[in-house]
Amino acid sequence: MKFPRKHAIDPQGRLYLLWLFLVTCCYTYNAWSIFLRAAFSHHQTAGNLKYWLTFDYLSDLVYLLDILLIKMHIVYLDEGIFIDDRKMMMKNYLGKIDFKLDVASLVPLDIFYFVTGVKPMLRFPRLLKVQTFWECYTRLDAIAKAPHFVRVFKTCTYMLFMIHIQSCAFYAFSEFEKSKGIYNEWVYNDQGNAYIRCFYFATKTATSIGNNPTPQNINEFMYMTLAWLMGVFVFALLIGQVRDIFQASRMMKTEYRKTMDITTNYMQNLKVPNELQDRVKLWFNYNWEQQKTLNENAALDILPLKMRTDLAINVHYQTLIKVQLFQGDVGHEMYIVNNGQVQVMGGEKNDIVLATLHSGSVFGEISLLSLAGGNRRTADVRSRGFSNLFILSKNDLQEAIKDYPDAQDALKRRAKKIMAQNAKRERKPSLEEEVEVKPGTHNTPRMVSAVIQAMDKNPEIHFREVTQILTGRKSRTSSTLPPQLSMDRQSSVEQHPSPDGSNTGGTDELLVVETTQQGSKQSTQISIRQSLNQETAERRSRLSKMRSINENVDDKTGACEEQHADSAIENTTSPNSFLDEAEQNAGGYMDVKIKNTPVPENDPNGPGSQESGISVDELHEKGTRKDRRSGKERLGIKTRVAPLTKREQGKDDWDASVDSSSELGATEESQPSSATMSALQQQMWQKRASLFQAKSSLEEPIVTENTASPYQKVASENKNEAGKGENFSNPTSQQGRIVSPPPNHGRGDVSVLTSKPARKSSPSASQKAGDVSVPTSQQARKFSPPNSQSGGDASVSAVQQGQRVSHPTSQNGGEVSSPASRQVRKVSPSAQGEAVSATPRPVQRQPTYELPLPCHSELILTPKSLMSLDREASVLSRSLSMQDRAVSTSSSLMSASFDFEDESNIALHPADGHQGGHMSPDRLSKCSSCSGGLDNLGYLPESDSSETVHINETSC
Ligand SMILES: Nc1ncnc2c1ncn2[C@@H]1O[C@@H]2COP(=O)(O)O[C@H]2[C@H]1O
Repeated sequence: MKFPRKHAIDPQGRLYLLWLFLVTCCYTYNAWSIFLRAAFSHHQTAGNLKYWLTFDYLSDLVYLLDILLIKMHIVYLDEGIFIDDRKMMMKNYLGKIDFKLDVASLVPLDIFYFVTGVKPMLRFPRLLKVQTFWECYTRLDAIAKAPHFVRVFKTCTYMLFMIHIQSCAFYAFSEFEKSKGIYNEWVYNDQGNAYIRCFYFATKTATSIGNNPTPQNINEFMYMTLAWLMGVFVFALLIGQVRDIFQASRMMKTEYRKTMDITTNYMQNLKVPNELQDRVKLWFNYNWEQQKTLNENAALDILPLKMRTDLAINVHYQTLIKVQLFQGDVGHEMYIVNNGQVQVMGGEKNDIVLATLHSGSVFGEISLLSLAGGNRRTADVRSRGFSNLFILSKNDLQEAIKDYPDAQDALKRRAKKIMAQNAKRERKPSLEEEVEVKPGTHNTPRMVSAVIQAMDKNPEIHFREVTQILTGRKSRTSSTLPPQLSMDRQSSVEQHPSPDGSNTGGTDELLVVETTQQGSKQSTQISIRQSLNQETAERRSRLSKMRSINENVDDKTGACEEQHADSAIENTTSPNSFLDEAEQNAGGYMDVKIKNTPVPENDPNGPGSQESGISVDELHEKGTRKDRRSGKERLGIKTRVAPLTKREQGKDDWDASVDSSSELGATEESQPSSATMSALQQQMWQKRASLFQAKSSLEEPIVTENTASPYQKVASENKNEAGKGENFSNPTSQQGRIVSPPPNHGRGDVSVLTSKPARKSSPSASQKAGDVSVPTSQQARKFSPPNSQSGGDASVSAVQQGQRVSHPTSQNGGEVSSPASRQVRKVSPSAQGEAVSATPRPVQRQPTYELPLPCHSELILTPKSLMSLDREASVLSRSLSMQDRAVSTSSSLMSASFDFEDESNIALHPADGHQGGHMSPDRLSKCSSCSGGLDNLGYLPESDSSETVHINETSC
């Protein structure tokens, strides 16, 4: 511990301990010499008196200095805070009993020497400084590597001092009797060294051993009785102390032996094979040698969490230092190898060692981060011999890395690398060529082709396989198809909503595969979006263009913005800053969207023509992130909204100019189209809104239980198509875990978007009444897209750690992923043509939620059509519950609830009396009549006969 002020003395420091030792020596000198010189007066002669007096006054000087220079400058704790203020420290000491005793111990009774001569007993007050003597041992005990030695020494000191007192008393008593003319065999006979003889006698008496001379008179009997009583007491005390000391030092070992004996007896009683018994005993021995305890946690449980963590890190520093999580670089993991070796197994028979991990290695992170599309393990791991592992829970991992996006990146890169290696090993050569996907490249069509081929052969199976990839339910599939399919590297590249709210391919290539499952008259769409490698020159060039465009847009809309935008946000956030961030965080990512579209039997257009599926995936990432270039912390909320495909939307211009990276070059060469302007404006707005919220959140931090990003979501269904189509929209979490409830027998569209912590925002606008809201925290701010015409502004906010983001939207609230969709109402807000004019901005900063959110919204989740996909649905249910927690802990303004209306539906509706706002379920209840539960949960937003979710018109 370091104290800033020089005059302050650390009571835990070595310097202070040394001083204490010096004072203790002085005290011991006084304690021994006073009685010695008083009893054995002949030891203090005129010849050696000067030495005695020198030592006497030297010790007095030390006593004095101790008061003036040391004790008054000792740092102390006041309500848990170290006080090192000079006056405060002095005041603290002066108020203590120690100060009074210290002063009393220096009372100069020596002055009576002039009257009585040098009488050492006049120095008796020096013994009052005994508290220093005790403190010294306490400090020594605390810092000693073997405290029991300190304790034994202290006990011996007591014992010797007691004997010393007794020997002095015996000598004095003998002298007294001799002065009375009593010379019997009991009294000291002046033979040999008086002190040694008396000490010997006192020892025999105190310990009740040896053959003591028989007392001859009443005084001697009284003395001996007293001496024995004291001896017994002291002896018992000392023996007990010594026993405790040694017992404590061996307690761990005793406990360990006891536990081992119990286990051994148990095994013997049950006639466990000898080999197994030996293994158990071996484990006991190994464990003892490694950590000298069988239950390390029990020893640490009493400590506060922080202290426990510090202790664990300190104790296991050499191991933990090897783990990037603790190096501040990256956090990984489920398990950290402390010592020993573990083997990652693979191959068809699981008999091939893929890797051997040693101390400091980590494993188990892939499933934790859902990088394989879900939370399943991608490999078996077995211990080679004994291993000692640290376990890092998912929550702890997320907690640890949530504020370290760079660490997350590194963690994911590492995991991706592993997955790529594994996939390469197991991938069939024929398929390998087709499905290989490399983030940052444009070979997605080949991958899609492969998927199409696979699905054509057996649509259901392969659909499931793909789904399994997304949900991580399958490991074999994930090795067949590139695991990267379900992963995306973090990217900050903004996605650009199309003006009509359709495709938001973002900067990335958006690919759609449509297949038809004739048997069940379904069409399945798979949209695979792959980001560009933003490190490419094209990306940089494009970002540069966007930057200039944004500046133009900024000028055009500046007037309106000035009225509403928060100045702080304006100051800290500019379109270019967003672009900077996008550029900085450039990196490939990949999204996979699966959309399963039911084909009505009377649909003349056949499968795939009724694209009404809606998909909204919103990823929201908020908090401080490190600027990769500057290393500075910066605010950022990343939200990505991923509506459906450009094919669905049919906005090729938009896609060509904004989304499709392959066509980026052409766009850059031309003037930005109005659509581009709209999109950019949307982006700009959204970025501001996001940052505004981030800032607000930091100002008014929201504590959430779950660090995993909750989501937001809304989906809707057109009632006209009700019963035919179902929408499923899955928000994803920060770590891209989402989910795909693929309806393979129901009717309806399901669109599932999985992604990783995408760092994007893409406001999208919808065409119709709007929807979407995502509500949440108490501290949400209001952002209203100006110029929204009617109904609903779609606002999608993602809740992550109590954060929201709202997306500007359209006039009527729009459709979400598919422009042509007839059934789906929406989910993801996609920008409409008027996006530029509809630039929303923060209106005010209140601690309440005022976003243009759906009012009277109702979300109906229908599991019926997804009954056979219960596994995926259950994933959704987990997402919901996660969201619920996050939302509820954010103290949302309005309450809402999930209720099971019947066996097939779950409704999310605002609480009574709520006048618009967001859906923030803080209750999740289940009707007693319901039996389906969330396990078979589908997802169908629905509110009334025509609209699923209403959104209040936004006010600017
Ligand atoms: N080829 C590999 N080399 C090293 N570690 C691996 C390899 N394959 C899988 N793993 C690890 O084994 C873990 C098994 O569980 P997870 O899938 O959660 O995460 C996996 C990785 O951490």
